[in-house]
Amino acid sequence: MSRPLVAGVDSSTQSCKVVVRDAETGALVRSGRAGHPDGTEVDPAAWWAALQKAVADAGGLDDVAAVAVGGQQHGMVCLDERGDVVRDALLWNDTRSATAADDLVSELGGGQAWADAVGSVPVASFTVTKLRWLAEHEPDHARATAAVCLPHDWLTWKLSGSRELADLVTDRSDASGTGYWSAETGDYRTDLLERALGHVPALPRVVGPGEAAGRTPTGALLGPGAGDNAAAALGLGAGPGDVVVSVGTSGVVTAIADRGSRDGTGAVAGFADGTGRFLPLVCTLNAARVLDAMARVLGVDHARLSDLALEAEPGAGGLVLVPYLEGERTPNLPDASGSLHGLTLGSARPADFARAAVEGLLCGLADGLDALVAQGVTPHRALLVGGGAASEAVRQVAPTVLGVPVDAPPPGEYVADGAARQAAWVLAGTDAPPAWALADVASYRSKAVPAVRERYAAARAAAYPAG
Ligand SMILES: Nc1ncnc2c1ncn2[C@@H]1O[C@H](COP(=O)(O)OP(=O)(O)O)[C@@H](O)[C@H]1O
Ligand SMILES: O=C(CO)[C@@H](O)[C@H](O)COP(=O)(O)O
Repeated sequence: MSRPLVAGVDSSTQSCKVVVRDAETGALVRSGRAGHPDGTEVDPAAWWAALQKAVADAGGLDDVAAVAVGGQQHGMVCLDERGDVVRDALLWNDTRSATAADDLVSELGGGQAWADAVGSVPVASFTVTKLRWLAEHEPDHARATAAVCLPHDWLTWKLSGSRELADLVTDRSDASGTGYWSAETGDYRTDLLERALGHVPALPRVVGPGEAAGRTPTGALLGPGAGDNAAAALGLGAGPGDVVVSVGTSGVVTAIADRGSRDGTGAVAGFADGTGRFLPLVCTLNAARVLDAMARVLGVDHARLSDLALEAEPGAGGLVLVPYLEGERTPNLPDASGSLHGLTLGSARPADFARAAVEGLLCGLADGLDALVAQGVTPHRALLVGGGAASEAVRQVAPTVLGVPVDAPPPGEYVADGAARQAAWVLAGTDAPPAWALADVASYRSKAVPAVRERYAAARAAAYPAG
């Protein structure tokens, strides 16, 4: 008899990826992907269409015993009483709710009050701020909202085939990114939700780690799923001392912790992980797309951009890119734009521009690592993942900027893998996830070059004195 298969889905900002793996060994059997539309406001139907396309590309799910969905965090999906979507979802990188975030923070008495209540200080990314924006700008839509859920919750619900709002489920990791659920207490803060939206809609039931969340119409078990960062940690088998650095659409620095965090400055979000522990996390809005943008400016592809960056000396001849091309979330500067500093005749070279892009995005992530350390995380190594981690320049420059040893697993779909591992866990019904073999890592051990961060800090302070 053939061994059971499980599937994991990553519904991320730019695309949907599906992996089908052997439930016992974790061996990859097949995979598929499909693109998502651009924009920070998306009709959830586009995610469902992409999921079906990616599933078909992966050979279907008919022979799969369990499936779980990982997804981009925070996105606001509002449903009416009939279960129809009220309006397009606002994504984590949509900054229109920045003023709503400021208002909510001051109404509660400041950042520390929020950190004490839900582990995090909400910025425009958080669902709670999007709901306040909705109440203020689209009151009809706010009134019509009978349930609120997140992208991965909605896709799990679609996979279940149910139309009942009472069947919505989520997990600790994604619930902790809403701004109205506390990872420390495990409870919804419906008072904060009501403060934002004006009423308390139906909310997904928070399913515990490794617990089944239902079945698909064809009988496959459904896992609770996870936010993409928690799923990546599960897919990588990250443990104490590991810091996961993801260079995707977002830049993310995160660690597994035994206790929740309460950073009143808002730099570190106090999220939950996918195994019952905690996931202190720093997220920037500007990561892989900084490389996309610089490659476009220089008229080269990613491979050439990487070669150019490695041709330049550390410090890019004095050129510094502060890469806030989409505004920024950490530091909280939603209206910022990028800026170049130190341009001279000497540094007006494609190689220095390429290097400045790589160093600039890594400096933003290094600031994030400092914030995690300030919350008690002791990093022994960084695990480098996400689309941008395919860049050899990012890999080689990372230890010089982050100041810790860097291990890069082979390019892969670690969020989808984490979701698949969760599906295997649910199928096995064990206390802990199955021990799947992990891929070999490539190690990067260059010494730190502190001058790069010092010049970056000076440029950032000059451009954004309040940041
Ligand atoms: N070799 C590469 N070098 C640098 N960036 C890359 C490379 N390959 C892909 N990317 C970029 O990585 C990003 C996609 O990464 P991914 O982690 O899949 O994003 P997300 O999960 O946010 O959808 C895109 O912006 C893409 O252009
Ligand atoms: O907002 C966050 C984390 O707080 C982001 O990490 C999103 O979860 C989007 O992830 P990607 O699609 O960029 O991987």
